[in-house]
Amino acid sequence: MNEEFYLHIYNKQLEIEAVPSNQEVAEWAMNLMNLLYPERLTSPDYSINEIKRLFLKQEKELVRILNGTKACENCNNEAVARKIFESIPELYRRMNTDISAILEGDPAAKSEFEIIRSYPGFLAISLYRIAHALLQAEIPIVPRILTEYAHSITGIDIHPGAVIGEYLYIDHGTGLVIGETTVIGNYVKLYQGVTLGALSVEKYMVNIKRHPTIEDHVIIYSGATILGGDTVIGSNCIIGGNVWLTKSVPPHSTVYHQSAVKVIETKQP
Ligand SMILES: CC(=O)SCCNC(=O)CCNC(=O)[C@H](O)C(C)(C)COP(=O)(O)OP(=O)(O)OC[C@H]1O[C@@H](n2cnc3c(N)ncnc32)[C@H](O)[C@@H]1OP(=O)(O)O
Repeated sequence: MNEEFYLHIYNKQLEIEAVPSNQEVAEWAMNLMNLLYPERLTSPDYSINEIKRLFLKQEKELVRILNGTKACENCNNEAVARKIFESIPELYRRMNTDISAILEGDPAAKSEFEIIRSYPGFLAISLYRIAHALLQAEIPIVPRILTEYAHSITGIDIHPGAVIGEYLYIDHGTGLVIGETTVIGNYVKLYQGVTLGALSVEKYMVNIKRHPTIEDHVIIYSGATILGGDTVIGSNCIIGGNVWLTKSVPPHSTVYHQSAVKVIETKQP
C-alpha cells in the first residue's frame, strides 16, 4: 500500500460524522429487551428498585448515544430520551400483541417463553418498534443502525419508517423485507421471503410513498412480492406463495398462481 492510500483513509477519518458505534447501539437495544423481557436472562432476581435503576441507566445510556450523534448536537437529548422512556409501556404493550399473534397463529409455538427466547420474528418486530419510536422522535441514523442490526441477526429487514399496527405475526421471517413507506394494519401475518417493496427504485422517489399498504387481517404467504406505493391489499385477503403483485386487491380476496408444475411419471426401464 502506498502513502496516497494511507492519506485517503486518514482524510476519511476527518470527514466522519460522530455517531456511537453500531455495537453500542445494538447493546443498548438488547439490554432494553432484556429488561422488558427478563425471560431472556438466566434466573434474574432484581428488586423493584433495581429494575427502576436499570431503566434509568438505559435512559442515560440513550442520552449518551444521542450526545455522541453529531447530527443531533442541537437537540435536547435528555428530553428526547425522557419522552422515549415514557412511551416504553406502550411499546411493551404493542410487543406483547405481537407475542399473542404468534402464539395464537403458529401451531408450532408452544409458549410465550419460547417466542421471547427463540422467535426471530418477535425480536425483529421488537427492535423495529424501538427503532420506529426513535425515528418518530427525529433521532438521526440510530434507528436505521438498529433495524439493520436486527436484519443481520434475523434475516428480517424492516425499515424503521414503516408504519405497522398491532398483532403483527412473522413466521420464520428469513428474507422478509418491509420497505420504508409500507403501511401495515392490525392482525397481519407475514411469512419468509415476502417483499413489500417499491415498483422501481429511483433516487428522486425519496419523499414519495413507494411501498404498499396492507390492511387488517391479511395473510401473505412465503415468497410473495407486493410492490408499489398505490398498491393496497384490502382487509382479510390471502396472498399465496410466490405471487407477484403490482396492483391493488379488493378485501376478502384470495390471490394465487395457477400451478404451472407438471408431474410426469417416467416409465421404469
Ligand atoms: C414451514 C412453513 O410451513 S411456512 C408456510 C409455507 N406455506 C405457505 O406459504 C402456504 C402458501 N399457500 C398458498 O399459496 C395456498 O395455495 C393458498 C393459501 C393461497 C390457497 O390455498 P387453497 O385455496 O387451498 O388452494 P389449493 O391448494 O386448492 O390450490 C388450487 C390450485 O392452485 C394451485 N396453487 C395454489 N396456490 C399456488 C401458488 N401459490 N403458486 C402456484 N400454484 C398455486 C394449486 O397447486 C392447485 O392447482 P391444481 O388445481 O392444478 O391442483
